[in-house]
Order: sequence, then C-alpha cells, then structure tokens
Amino acid sequence: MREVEIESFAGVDAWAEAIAARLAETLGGALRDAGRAVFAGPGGSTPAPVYRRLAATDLDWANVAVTLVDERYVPETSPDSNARLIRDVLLQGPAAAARFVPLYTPEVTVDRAAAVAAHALADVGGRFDAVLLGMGEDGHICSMFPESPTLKTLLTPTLKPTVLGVPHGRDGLAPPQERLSINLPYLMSAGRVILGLKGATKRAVFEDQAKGDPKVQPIAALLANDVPLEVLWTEEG
Ligand SMILES: O=C1O[C@H](COP(=O)(O)O)[C@@H](O)[C@H](O)[C@H]1O
Repeated sequence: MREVEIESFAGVDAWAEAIAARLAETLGGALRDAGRAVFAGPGGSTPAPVYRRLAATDLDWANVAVTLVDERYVPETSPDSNARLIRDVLLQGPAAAARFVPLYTPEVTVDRAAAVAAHALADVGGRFDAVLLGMGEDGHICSMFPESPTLKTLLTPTLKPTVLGVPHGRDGLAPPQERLSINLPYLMSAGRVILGLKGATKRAVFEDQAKGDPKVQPIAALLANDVPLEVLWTEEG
C-alpha cells in the first residue's frame, strides 16, 4: 500500500488556492501539449471555493472539456444535481467557454444513462487530465459507497474506464438517489488526481480508510493502485 503525504493548509482560502493552482497548472500543460484538456470534478459541499478560483484562471477554456466524477440521477433543476453546482460555480467567467459534458441524461434506466455517459466521456478522449475528488465522512469518493452492490465493480482496477449506474442506498440524501459514477480505472489513467479534504473528521476517516481493503474501500483502492494522487487538507471544516 502506497503512502501519500497529507499536505496541510491553514484555512480554506490557502487550501482552495493551492488546489485551483495545481488543477490549472495541469490543464494548462495539457492545452500546451495537446491543444485540449479534460477536467472532472465532484459535487457536494467541498469543491465550491476551488471552483470559484479555477473559473477565474486564465486558460484556453474553449478547448477544455469539463465533466463530473459522479452525479445523482436527477435533472439539473434538482438542488441535488452535481451538474447544477458545476454550471453555477465553475462554468462562470473565463471558464464559461468550456464544453460541459454532463453525466445525467433522462433515460429509461440509470444503467442506460450510465452507458450514454460512458460514450460521451469516450467522445472527449476517455481520459481525464486533471481530477478533483471530495470524500464523504463514510469514506466514499465519487459515488463509490460502502456496501453498495456496485462498489466492487467500480473498484475493479482491471476494467476499462467507464461510468456505472449505482442503485440508491446509503448516499445520505432524502430520499436516497440512484447515482452515476466513474470507476477506479478512470482515476488510474488520469494525469493528476487531487483529493481535497476539510475538517478533522475527514482527515481521520482518510487515515483509517487508507489501511483498509482496496476491494471494498475506495481510499485504500486509490493507494493500492497507480492513481496519481495528492491529498490537500485544511482544519477549517
Ligand atoms: O454525494 C457526493 O458526496 C461526495 C462528498 O461530498 P462532500 O459534500 O462531503 O464534499 C462528493 O465528492 C460527490 O461528488 C457527491 O456526489
């Protein structure tokens, strides 16, 4: 199991600034090398300060594709929509020129929507240059939830990068939502993966889960496989 240093920052501003700068550096490098770049980020309560700073970065956003690492199976009109957060906070200012690739489409089933999303991500190269992750207090990243029936498949390192449908269960939302999630191979093939953590509880959860079973614990799976992971933490929750 690989050791990854947890980099600590004094306050949310310094933490968000550092994450946004690293994401922008990696996206800028991909734009220079390939003329295009792909970013994938989370929803939830953590990323907004990072998205606000990244949105204002001077990048060739017209050649950047922005997508999600996971999505609740709800339309963007729902307050639970991760796409809504991306549109409201990241795709603003200079970053409004980016191409957004949502994961949610209204299909007959969540699995059909996952297949459509997998195709859409393949259409923008099937690989992410820069990824931002959040983590729930149960140790989930993306929509890789403990005891979820799709967890082992999502964490299987030998599959191709794809998007899977996740049945509703322990996501903490009321009512629980079906989900769409990228799988671990998408993180293994990424150029850079930054996990942003806030608060003492999440740091303790990360350190505990890092010692877990990579077949069923997402943090352990990140460390047991070749994910280019950096962990940035601030005490301020
Ligand atoms: O439900 C989700 O949870 C995780 C963690 O959310 P946070 O509020 O603790 O930051 C998030 O990364 C994911 O995108 C989201 O769908």
